Amino acid sequence: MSDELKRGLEGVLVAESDLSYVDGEVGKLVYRGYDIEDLAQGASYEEVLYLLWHGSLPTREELDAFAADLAAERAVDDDVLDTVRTLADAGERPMAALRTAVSMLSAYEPESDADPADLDATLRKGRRITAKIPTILAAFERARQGEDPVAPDPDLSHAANFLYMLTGTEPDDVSAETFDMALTLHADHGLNASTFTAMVIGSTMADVYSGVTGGIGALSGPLHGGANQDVMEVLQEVDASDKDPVQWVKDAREEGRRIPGFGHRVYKVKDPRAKILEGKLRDLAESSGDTKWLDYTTAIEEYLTEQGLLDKGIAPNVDFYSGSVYDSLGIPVDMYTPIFAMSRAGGWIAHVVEYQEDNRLIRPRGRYTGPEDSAFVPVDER
Ligand SMILES: CC(=O)SCCNC(=O)CCNC(=O)[C@H](O)C(C)(C)COP(=O)(O)OP(=O)(O)OC[C@H]1O[C@@H](n2cnc3c(N)ncnc32)[C@H](O)[C@@H]1OP(=O)(O)O
Ligand SMILES: O=C([O-])CC(=O)C(=O)O
Repeated sequence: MSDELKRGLEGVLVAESDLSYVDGEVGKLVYRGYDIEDLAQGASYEEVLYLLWHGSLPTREELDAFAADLAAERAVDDDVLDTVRTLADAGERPMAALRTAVSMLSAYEPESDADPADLDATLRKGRRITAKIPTILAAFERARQGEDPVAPDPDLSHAANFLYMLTGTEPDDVSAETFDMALTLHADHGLNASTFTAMVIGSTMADVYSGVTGGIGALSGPLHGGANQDVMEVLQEVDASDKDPVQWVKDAREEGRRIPGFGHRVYKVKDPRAKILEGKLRDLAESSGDTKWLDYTTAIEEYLTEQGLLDKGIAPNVDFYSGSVYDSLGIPVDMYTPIFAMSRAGGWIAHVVEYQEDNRLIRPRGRYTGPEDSAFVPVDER
């Protein structure tokens, strides 16, 4: 047994996985061998889900059946929608509301008595969760606006249906395709903190609702998925101030603040997903003529490159450009991290099932540094 301490489990191999591979030195991401660039350009989120959950890309027939099965599970019980409304009225944050609502979904799970070792049943539960997350999020946002939920449309794709339920209007093709691509880009990423959280929970053979609920909690933090909201808040802060983006970054660095959307445990170069999202932002900015966020993000990246951050391996990650893309779709800033969860749920479920196929309880050790031989004194004698 090694006594070497690996803080933050950095670089520690804990499981084998066929699902996704991240090469942080060259900036490469693959899902089951397929390059993320090819999937982003050519595959829908439903195809990516099928790939992750079933091991290969679907045929047209398989995809149609899979998408229809997923779409058929979108409706959420009225009790859950009532809770979502209550949470919105109470001013709950969207990630916390999502965590609560997903946990509550398990009360309405038709296969709740299934043996946790029945992995086909786990995948069916995972499909229900994945299908219902967009319905919950759209209903939450509409409740905050004082609007009733919009019922899901089974004829629309996972991405288009979310935008439809959010706004009540069917999105145009560019918006639906852009959002679908964002979902594809966020679906999986090795043993990141939220996926590992879901796996730890799954390794106790707890049910998949617990794993996804835990994953949402882990993703919400600013060091992980929460950074996409922070990036947009920085851009808005710059916009509202008399500073230009470079001055904002200079001041932030002098104050010892971290720049959200920069740095990554695995990537030492620019995240390939950031490159794809940057390209998409450029296209959207050129067609709308509104280049503000593109100008700000580009100025920040250029300045930090000049300052040598990229040479030190602190480069833009997926969160740096995603918010600007979501803003172009009219999505509220505090929904950015929930959208990440909407996509990553597919990856969490895939990893839980893959791990449970050859399960071993995850239980590392901590080095004890507390006192030894403390003499116990009863409470009234202390
Ligand atoms: C989807 C995702 O989860 S992607 C990540 C999203 N999170 C963010 O964008 C938040 C900002 N980034 C960060 O906080 C970090 O880069 C993390 C948490 C993502 C990764 O951190 P770690 O692998 O633990 O690296 P660590 O925190 O040890 O940083 C290494 C060095 O880079 C610096 N650094 C890392 N990120 C940043 C940043 N965003 N801005 C400025 N400096 C940074 C650290 O200060 C540290 O410098 P030092 O060695 O001089 O002390
Ligand atoms: O892999 C990580 O550490 C963070 C993550 O989830 C991602 O970049 O998508």
